[in-house]
Amino acid sequence: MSKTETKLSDNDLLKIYRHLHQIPELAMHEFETHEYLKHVIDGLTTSYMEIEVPKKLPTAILVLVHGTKPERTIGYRTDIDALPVSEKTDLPFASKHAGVMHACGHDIHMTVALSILNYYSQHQPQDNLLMFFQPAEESENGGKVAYEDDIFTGKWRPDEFYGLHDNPQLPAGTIGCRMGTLFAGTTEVNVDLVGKSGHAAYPQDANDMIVAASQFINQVQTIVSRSVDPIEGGVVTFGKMEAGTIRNVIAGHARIEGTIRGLTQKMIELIDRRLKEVANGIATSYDCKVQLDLNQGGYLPVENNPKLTSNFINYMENQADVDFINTMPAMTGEDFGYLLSKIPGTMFWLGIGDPDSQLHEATLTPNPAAIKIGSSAIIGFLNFRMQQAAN
Ligand SMILES: CC(=O)N[C@@H](CCC[C@H](N)C(=O)O)C(=O)O
Repeated sequence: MSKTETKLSDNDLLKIYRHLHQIPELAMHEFETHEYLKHVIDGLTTSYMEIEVPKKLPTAILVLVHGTKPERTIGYRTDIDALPVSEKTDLPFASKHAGVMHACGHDIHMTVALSILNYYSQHQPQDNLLMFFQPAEESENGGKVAYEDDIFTGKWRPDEFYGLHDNPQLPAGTIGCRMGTLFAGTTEVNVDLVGKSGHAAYPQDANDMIVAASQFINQVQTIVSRSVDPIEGGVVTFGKMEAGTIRNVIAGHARIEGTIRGLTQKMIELIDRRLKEVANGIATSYDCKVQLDLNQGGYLPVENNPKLTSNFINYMENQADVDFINTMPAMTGEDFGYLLSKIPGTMFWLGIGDPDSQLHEATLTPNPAAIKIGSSAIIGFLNFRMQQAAN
């Protein structure tokens, strides 16, 4: 694709990526991001494109690119939200929003999506193409909310859906995918332990929830080590804990927030059940209330459709200019799992070449070369897919 064939140059896309990186916003609060995306998309609009902002999901954007001879509508989804992480990169275009960062690379996802739209704004596709800019992937399951709000109805319903997640462990631009389950299903876990506060000097008259919460956390560690089949695997991680106010007041309340993960729905349900049992045991042993709130929402395991994914992998494997790798399943979650449970499709990885950082780390520094390499591979695949007869 030469520069003259698209409205936005590679340099424009780089500037867009940097701007998006500077304005990260949390799930369902992506208002500035929405405005900026809308501005860029408006600049790409042509006579064969329609834009819709769903009333019930006001930070989302749907763009329908009408095809010349449509046999199907192909959906492509990007998420747009960020994380409550304080950025620790030395990038000159670091986050301007204190305590919030694109630490999961959704800024890369959005720029790849805009790059794809940029191409099709100058090259009308054969099939219809539905681009979905989705809020709230990290929490609040925006994909499920969108689906349940009937956003994908009539001409806005894709026949098949594709989406990517960036991967710092893969070299920039590498495409990774697998048949079957790509990502885990997850359940968000909130635990409130309620006892009785009191003076640090008189523990006999109080009921200390720091001690109860510590025991709860320790006992939960036995779920994965003792109740989960090691061949199958599972995860329980608590990422946040709050208790107490000062050293000499016994804490009467503790709150723990975490996430459980499993590659099958059965595994998630097993871990959910064991968590409830441990919570009940702690409530009895420590004579306190343990309120356990488990919410899977839309974070179902990400199950790639066999036929579409085999087609995707075959295409990618046979391109001289695409580095493709078959990957293992990952314990990351994605609410794209919910959309794939309703509409067949494929999720895949895009390498961003920062092996020293993990997703969700404050140091995450994607190599932006991934944008051009990745979007070229995806556009190539979409053009190929559009030439395949519908069956
Ligand atoms: C790719 C990625 O990192 N996704 C998130 C999805 C969040 C799932 C849910 N809110 C939870 O915390 O369980 C992840 O943390 O894997």
